[in-house]
Amino acid sequence: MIILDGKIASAAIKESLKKEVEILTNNGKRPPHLAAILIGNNGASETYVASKVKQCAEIGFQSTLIRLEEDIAESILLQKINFLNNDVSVDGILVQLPLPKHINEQKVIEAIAPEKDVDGFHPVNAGKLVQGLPAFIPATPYGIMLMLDHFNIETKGKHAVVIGRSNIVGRPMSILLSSNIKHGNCTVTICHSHTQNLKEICLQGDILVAALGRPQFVKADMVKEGAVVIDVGITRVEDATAKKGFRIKGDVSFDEVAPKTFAITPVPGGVGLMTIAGLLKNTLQAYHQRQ
Ligand SMILES: Nc1nc(=O)c2c([nH]1)NC[C@@H]1CN(c3ccc(C(=O)N[C@@H](CCC(=O)O)C(=O)O)cc3)C=[N+]21
Repeated sequence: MIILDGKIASAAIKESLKKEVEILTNNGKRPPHLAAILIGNNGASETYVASKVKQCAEIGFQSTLIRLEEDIAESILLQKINFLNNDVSVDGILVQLPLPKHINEQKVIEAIAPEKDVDGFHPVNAGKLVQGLPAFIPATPYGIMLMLDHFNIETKGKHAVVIGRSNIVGRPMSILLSSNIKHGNCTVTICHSHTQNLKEICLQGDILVAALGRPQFVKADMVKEGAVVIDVGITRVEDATAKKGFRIKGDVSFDEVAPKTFAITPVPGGVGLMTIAGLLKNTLQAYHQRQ
């Protein structure tokens, strides 16, 4: 059984990005610049955004973190986005989700200029992805494709089962795996909350992607012997014995599932780290496209 280690795969990607940035700056060019907007004080969001900012610095990207109060008016947020859209020194814009309830998420996503939408959440990028046109791919599915590439996982002709149909993970993941691209060409089944016989369908998956957001939902009796299991879950579960009072749990019961698999991603240390690698690659792409 192979552990698909996100630390190893993301380190390799970041090393090559760092070299590219060095070449740019040695030639007198500015580095790529990511602007991140973080609203409120959600603990998990703070951790993820801090990690994104730190990893930008590690590879020589410029980053700007804009922090806004939980009760910020939607109109002010939209103004900030508009300002970043028009700032020629900014290549990528990211608004960390989830947003406070009084803010319309769709409006915010659509306010970001598609050419700076390094999250790939704008309908223009989502539509291009569906049509197989060059687009920003949402960072998590992109990171998973990079992971499959790093560990040379063959997918052609395989049956991939994706649990979850969100705009940010499940649906774009299903598009990528079914596309005629490297590490695509799968036959894809998308499962969701209304799926009947979920267990039987999961058992058919040569590749199983768990992206439903329910800690340890996937049990050993749902997984085909020799499958490749990709765990997208990252739920904080209270645990008094843990240092911070919680542990991060994936959507897969790792201990019982892992022995059955050909390869599996751990949580933490798997897909989450690849998500950031995907975001950084998108930011460099945005930079090049804007030159
Ligand atoms: N606009 C937007 N873009 C996103 O890409 C986005 C978002 N909003 N909202 C939330 C999700 C989640 N996400 C993660 C990023 C990094 C880790 C990550 O680095 N995880 C590490 C550390 C986990 C930890 O310590 O909490 C790991 O899995 O090992 C996880 C999850 C990005 N998201």
